[in-house]
Amino acid sequence: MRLDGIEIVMGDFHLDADLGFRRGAITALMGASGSGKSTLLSVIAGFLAPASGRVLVEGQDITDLPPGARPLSILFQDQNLFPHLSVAQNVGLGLRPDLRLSADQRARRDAVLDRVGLAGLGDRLPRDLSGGQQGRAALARALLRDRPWLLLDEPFSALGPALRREMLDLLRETAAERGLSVVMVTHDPSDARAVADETCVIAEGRAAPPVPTAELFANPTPALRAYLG
Ligand SMILES: Nc1ncnc2c1ncn2[C@@H]1O[C@H](COP(=O)(O)OP(=O)(O)OP(=O)(O)O)[C@@H](O)[C@H]1O
Repeated sequence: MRLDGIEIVMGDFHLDADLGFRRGAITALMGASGSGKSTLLSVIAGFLAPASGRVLVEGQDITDLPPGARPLSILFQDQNLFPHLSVAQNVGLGLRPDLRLSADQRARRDAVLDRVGLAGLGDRLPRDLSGGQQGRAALARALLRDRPWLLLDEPFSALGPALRREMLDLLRETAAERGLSVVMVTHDPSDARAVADETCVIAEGRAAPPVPTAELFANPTPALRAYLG
């Protein structure tokens, strides 16, 4: 994916991005609160138009495509499970918004529920799941959409450290199994170190091109050093 001369302007806020995210990699997006991490994801996902520049995926210009037509899924912090639908229905939405699943689609849904450790819990309402299980359901729905890019906006930040680590491991395993490319906003350097092949730091109105995470932390740039404190 390439962000080609992207400029974002919202009132006094400016952000420039001219960089690529590597296919098949997990890339962490880090930066101080208010630096523009969520805003950059919104532009990639199509919820916000850039002032200039283009978003390219596999060479295709998707800048003017509506969110649903883009080759990506996005998972937000609050998971967006519908409270009145069962877990299986929430996950099935990843296949068909009207939920009229064929037998084959139901089998695929159940396989994904199984994969994320929710086998047998499909009939429950989201409120009858733990926070970690809700995170798994949201991830299952995104996986079922089967789009090649997955954008995550701090989706596991409400979880405790052990559960968060478990979800990150699940993310890494399922992304590798399916050949997904992932861009993940995180506040936490240990999350980036645990799963991200590359890390992109946003500071002073600019998103820097991603660099290998291990290298970045071995040799922090001034922007990262300022962030880490
Ligand atoms: N509609 C808007 N008009 C003007 N400025 C806005 C608008 N929405 C957000 N902003 C500003 O854009 C900047 C980037 O916000 P964004 O939510 O992308 O930051 P972030 O890096 O994701 O922060 P956090 O880590 O706190 O979630 C912030 O300074 C915010 O105040």
